[in-house]
Formats: sequence, C-alpha cells, structure tokens
Amino acid sequence: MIEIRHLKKVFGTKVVLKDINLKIEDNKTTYILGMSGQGKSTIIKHIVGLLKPTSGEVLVDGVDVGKADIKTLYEIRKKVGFTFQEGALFDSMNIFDNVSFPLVEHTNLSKKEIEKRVYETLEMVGLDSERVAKLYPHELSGGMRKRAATARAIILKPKYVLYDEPTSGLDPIISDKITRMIEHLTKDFGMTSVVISHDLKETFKSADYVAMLYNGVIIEYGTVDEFKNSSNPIVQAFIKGESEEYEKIAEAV
Ligand SMILES: Nc1ncnc2c1ncn2[C@@H]1O[C@H](COP(=O)(O)OP(=O)(O)OP(=O)(O)O)[C@@H](O)[C@H]1O
Repeated sequence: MIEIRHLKKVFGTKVVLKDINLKIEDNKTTYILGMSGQGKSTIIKHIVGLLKPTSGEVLVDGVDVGKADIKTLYEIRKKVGFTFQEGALFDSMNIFDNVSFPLVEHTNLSKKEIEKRVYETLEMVGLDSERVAKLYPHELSGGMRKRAATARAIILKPKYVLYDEPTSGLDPIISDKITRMIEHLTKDFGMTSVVISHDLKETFKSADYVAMLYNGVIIEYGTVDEFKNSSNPIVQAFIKGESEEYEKIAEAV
C-alpha cells in the first residue's frame, strides 16, 4: 500500500501541500483531481522520491520514501512506474530503446529476453509492437506516445503505476482507449494505478476512488458515487465546471 501521512511541501515561501493524508488501496485505481497548480504532480513526485517532504511522510509498502537511501530508492523505483507530463519519452531514441531503457538500467536480462519483454509490453498497452518499435516519438500520435510512455513505465512489472494526466490533449475516443488501457493493467495485471487528471468524464468511468486536492489538503475522498454526492461546495462547483461559483467559495474560505 502507498500511504501519505501529514505531507507538507513548501517551495521557497510557497506552501503547496499543507497536510496531505491519503491511503492508496492496492489493486485499485485512485484518481487525484484538482485545479491546475494545486500540487497534484507534487504529490506523486514524492511517491517516487523525486521530491523530499518538508515534513510528513510517504510510505511505499511501509518504507519511508523521503528517508530512503539511494539503494532503497532504487528498489522503490522498480516497484513504482510513472509517466510524467513533461519529458515522457526520450526524443532521440526510438520506441524500442525508450521502452527497454529501464530493463537495461535495472536488470541483467539478455538481449533476447529484453526484446521479448519489450514486444510483449508494447502489445499490453495496445500498440502494434512490430510497427512502432523502430519509430521515434515524433512519428507517433499523441495517444500512441502516451501508450509508449506507459509501456516504459510498466516494463519492470511494477506493483504501482502513477499516471500524470494520461488523457490531456487527446480526443474523447483516444481518451477512452487510454482509460481502458489503465483499467486493463489494473484489473488483468493486478497493478495499482494512481491517476492525476482534470478529465471528469474519464475519472467517473473508471475510478475506484477519487481524491480531490484543494488548498494543500485532500478535501474529499471516496468512491465515484460518494464523490458525486459530496456536500462540499468546492467539489460540486468543480464537478459542474462553475468557475464563478468556485471562485466565490474559494474567496470566502
Ligand atoms: N520544483 C519546484 N520548485 C518550485 N515550485 C514548484 C516546483 N514544483 C512545483 N512547484 C509549484 O508548485 C505548485 C504546484 O505544482 P504542480 O505541478 O504540482 O501542480 P498540478 O496540480 O500538478 O498542476 P497542473 O494540473 O497544472 O499540472 C505550482 O505553483 C508550481 O509552480
């Protein structure tokens, strides 16, 4: 399980995360929602140790990531795959080299075994492996690039996968396909997915749990139905996309 306890993060004088408490259930898909700039990416960067908490802790299977030494961090990164918005793939490498990169870095598998695993994983994310392996990222569509980035994130067969806005910039049909891919990886391969999103349609389709971040804390957490029925006015304004209402409440608190 991933557990976040009293996580606080301050950049300079800016308090981005005040007191985050969240348990990510195993083998489920948890969506983290919130307006731009609220700190959603900042939360998941703590899970893989790319950022250190100002205070509080992030535990991955009981191990405190913020206090982990390099060797422990290396083990955690094998367990937690992630795809980030920026720099998801290396532009100068073809898809095969991009996807095989973690295997080359973290394992002693033979060339033949690596090849087998890369091709299998490309198929798992719904890509035609023979066709895309030799292509470069710029030769793929946006949706295909997200799938290839996911292939790289899951190539080490991680227990947890973190997705940073996997459907942003994609049309509704491709977004649906990406959501189905995440569902497939969670349900059929027993992964635990954490998805950062603004996309309510996709969230409501496939989330087991939804957490909403606002003003440095998680203001709502529950199943999709619980979330939709939240009595929190900020959650309701966010769901309805009512900017005036949202700002009015935000100013009042
Ligand atoms: N390394 C950093 N140094 C300084 N400030 C940072 C750093 N990383 C993030 N921030 C600031 O923290 C805030 C939250 O950023 P973050 O990217 O986590 O938000 P987000 O909710 O994921 O936003 P979006 O939905 O737009 O991606 C922003 O104000 C950002 O400028």
